[in-house]
Amino acid sequence: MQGNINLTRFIYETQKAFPTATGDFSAILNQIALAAKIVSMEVNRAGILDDVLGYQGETNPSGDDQKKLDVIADNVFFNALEHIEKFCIMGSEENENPVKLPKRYKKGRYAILFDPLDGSSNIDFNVSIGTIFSVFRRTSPEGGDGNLQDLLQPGYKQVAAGYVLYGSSTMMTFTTGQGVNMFTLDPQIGEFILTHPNIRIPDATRYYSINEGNSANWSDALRSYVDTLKTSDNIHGKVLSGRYIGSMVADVHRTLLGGGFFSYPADSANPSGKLRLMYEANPMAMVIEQAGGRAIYGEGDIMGIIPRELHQKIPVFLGSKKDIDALQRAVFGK
Ligand SMILES: O=P(O)(O)OC[C@H]1O[C@](O)(COP(=O)(O)O)[C@@H](O)[C@@H]1O
Ligand SMILES: [Mg+2]
Ligand SMILES: [Mg+2]
Repeated sequence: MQGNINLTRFIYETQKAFPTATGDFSAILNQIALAAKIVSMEVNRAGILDDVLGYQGETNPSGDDQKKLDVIADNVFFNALEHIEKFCIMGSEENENPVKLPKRYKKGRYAILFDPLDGSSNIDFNVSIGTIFSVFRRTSPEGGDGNLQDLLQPGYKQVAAGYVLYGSSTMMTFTTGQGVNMFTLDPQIGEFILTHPNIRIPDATRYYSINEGNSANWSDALRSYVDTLKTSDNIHGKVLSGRYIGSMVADVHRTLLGGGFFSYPADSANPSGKLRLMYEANPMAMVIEQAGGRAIYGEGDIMGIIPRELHQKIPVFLGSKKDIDALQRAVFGK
């Protein structure tokens, strides 16, 4: 255990380095951690509790069937943050429009985006799932209502981003723009403990990660690049193993710790890919880049995109700098 620092203490120490900080930002991170513990408990007991597994009977704004846990997690994160009144607007995968907030939120200085439950297709199979979050400073004047433009900012303006992985243990990973730190939930004491300080994504890897079931619809360039990974004629000089869980949080988590790349590309059936810019691609891009990696949509960086819509989709290629440089050269000629 890394010196027994818990997440609350870590956030407090980080805040002390900014004497003008008000504590609002720290409060947001602490409430996200609290909500993560509640969702973790729901996920752990999902098969036992009534009304947790299965479909909600609705579709979300991206057209996916909502699972009950998607909706439960959405409510848990909203309720935990609503309580502290530090944000002026919130966007979520599960809501078509930004969540409208009552008058008392006008002073909130932050705008928050969530994928409350990522990897929904894995929920019923006890496979790792997660939560992704992204925090911006508001752009609209304090004292008025927050608006969509507070959310639709390019990724490089994020002030914090991260994810929670509900896996064999529950882990919370985040960055506030000064590196990436990872905390593991000790369920016996109910605390997130700093277990992986200042993570750097490794250059060496054994893995690549992409849904090869879609390969018939990929570009020829992408297909032949992925083929090189199955021979020793690639930047790693060895045959790589495929690893694809189908929960972005879990696939990115492995990539962060184990190197290589994760991708959900555009293909002829999904010309913009599948993953959503504002609450999947941008926050994961910030985490990966803060750990020394790269995150691109193709020709350019994910975090440079000026967003148009809350639920906008974007192709994603992220991982170690070495892997993404090579992939970008081979597939996009850059
Ligand atoms: O099943 P596919 O098409 O490979 O898609 C997997 C991707 O879809 C997602 O599950 C989408 O996330 P949601 O579950 O939040 O909708 C990602 O986590 C994952 O990377
Ligand atoms: Mg998702
Ligand atoms: Mg989701």
